[in-house]
Amino acid sequence: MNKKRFLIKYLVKYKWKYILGILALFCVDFVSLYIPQFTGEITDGLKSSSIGKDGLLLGIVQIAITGLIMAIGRFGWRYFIFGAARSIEFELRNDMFTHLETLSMGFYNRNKTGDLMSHFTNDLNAIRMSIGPAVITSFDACIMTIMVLTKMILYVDLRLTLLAVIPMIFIAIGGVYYGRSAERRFSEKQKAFSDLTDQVQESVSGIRVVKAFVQERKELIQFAKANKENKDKNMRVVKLQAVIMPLLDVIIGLSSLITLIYGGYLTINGGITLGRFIAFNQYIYMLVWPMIAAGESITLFSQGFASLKRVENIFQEKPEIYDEEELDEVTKLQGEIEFHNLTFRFTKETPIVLEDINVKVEQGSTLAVLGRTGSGKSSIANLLLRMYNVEPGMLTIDGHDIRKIPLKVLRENIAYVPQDNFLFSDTLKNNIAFGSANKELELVHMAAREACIHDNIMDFPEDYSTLVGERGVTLSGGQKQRSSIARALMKNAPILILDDALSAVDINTEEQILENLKKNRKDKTTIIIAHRISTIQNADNILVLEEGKVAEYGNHEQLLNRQGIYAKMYEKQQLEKQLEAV
Ligand SMILES: Nc1ncnc2c1ncn2[C@@H]1O[C@H](COP(=O)(O)OP(=O)(O)OP(=O)(O)O)[C@@H](O)[C@H]1O
Repeated sequence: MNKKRFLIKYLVKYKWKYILGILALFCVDFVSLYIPQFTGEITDGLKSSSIGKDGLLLGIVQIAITGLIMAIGRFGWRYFIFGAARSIEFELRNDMFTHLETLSMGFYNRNKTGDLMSHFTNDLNAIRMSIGPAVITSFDACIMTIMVLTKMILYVDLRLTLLAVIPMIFIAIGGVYYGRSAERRFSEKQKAFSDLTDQVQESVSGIRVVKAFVQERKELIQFAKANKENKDKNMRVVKLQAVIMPLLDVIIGLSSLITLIYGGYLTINGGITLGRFIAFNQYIYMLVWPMIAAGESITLFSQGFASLKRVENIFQEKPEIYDEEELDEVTKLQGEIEFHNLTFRFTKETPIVLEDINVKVEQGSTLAVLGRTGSGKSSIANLLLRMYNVEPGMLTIDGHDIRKIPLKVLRENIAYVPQDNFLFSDTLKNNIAFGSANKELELVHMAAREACIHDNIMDFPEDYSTLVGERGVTLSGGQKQRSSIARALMKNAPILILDDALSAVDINTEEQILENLKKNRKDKTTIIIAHRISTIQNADNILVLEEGKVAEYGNHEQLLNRQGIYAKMYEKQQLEKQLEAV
């Protein structure tokens, strides 16, 4: 996508606001040219005594009306141009968020949260400045300059104008160098800000670990480093701007000097009137703003351009997981899952995670997945949810290749309890009802009862309205886990995946939850990933994974009789239980 075209789509939508804004700007600039002329005419009239009280009053009224038009015009361009820029920023932010929601896990694995956040703040802000204030500054820099120069030539003197603007040629030359350097420095500045945001975000979300490992000092040092980098990159921008402003002053000073010398000479010799000499001086000062505006617009455009590149990179990211062109007609899943020689790796560069898995999970049955950490258990859950793609034909549900099932149908028909039990900063009710079409409180209570969390919630001061997260009570690990189970059960989906979802509950609660699942999910498929044999021993089938391969497969009795990995794990855990009891 071409960078300019990418933004043009938004600019075109608000073209009328821009047109009206620029018209207002033009009016303001145009009428403002008459103030020096009116002043000059009053001066000349007073000097030659050709105007009296009435003439003076008329001049003042003319200046006052001009001022009024300028005030209305200024309101107009602010309203239209700044308004359009704000609307575009709003739409870009919406579109960027919508786009981010479509992107797959691979993208989130590659990008840091802080960096993504800075796109929403700093970068969008810089883009807004380049399509709002920069439009005004660049218009003034070009059109105002031309209009003022024309007025200087027509109303005062051509030679004086040419001489006075010679120093201004340096601005054009300097602008080219400045623009190039500014864009590079702004890119570095934005990157440093992203890194800083990332550092703060990680430190804050990992504060418990930081404190538990007494790593506050290390975090402080890392933060100070990122903060210094951010300051240094900002200073490089400030230094560049610091050179530009005094240079502008020098150029204006030179122009004024030439005006005084040559303009004074012309006035003495009668080449121009005193009033026109005074007006010319005012015009010179009217060129100050366009010159500052030229510097400003280069700064704003460079900054906006650097940010546009970063935002554009996000928009160019394509979702890796999407609905294929030809989908099977599926609106509801039954829950028969089959792995056909399933082999999977996350990326081309990373090793194989699952290899030659051939397992069939009948509809309504429970499959347990057991294995050492890193053996590929969660990867199976990720593949079932199609967070990552598998080769065609390797994974089917109800006989449909998973890639041929509409994503929405697939995910709506799977309830999932993730290993990290993530809850949103919202009420417990909303957390449990998240993702369910029917959010009735009665159903929320039922799901919470099944997950053995209802009584706990009722003990909270605001029961189901209790806020989870930063502002609310902090739930215990087990409470979070059970809330997360309740959220999945509330969905009442044909397939339920519990990824190590009972690790933080005690044995009695675990038994109760499993009993509830058995009762309420009779004809539904359940996949339980666990480390504890007590969690899975009643499953219809148990899949033992070893380095991504099927090491053993069968029910509890069959696996015990095999005297293999499962039997050893069972014996070990039984022994641990006995020791605990002693
Ligand atoms: N996004 C990823 N990119 C690359 N490799 C990954 C990714 N996620 C997991 N892995 C690797 O895949 C392998 C299997 O991971 P997985 O999470 O499936 O294991 P697990 O059996 O669920 O482990 P645990 O019991 O600790 O949760 C591991 O070697 C892990 O390092």
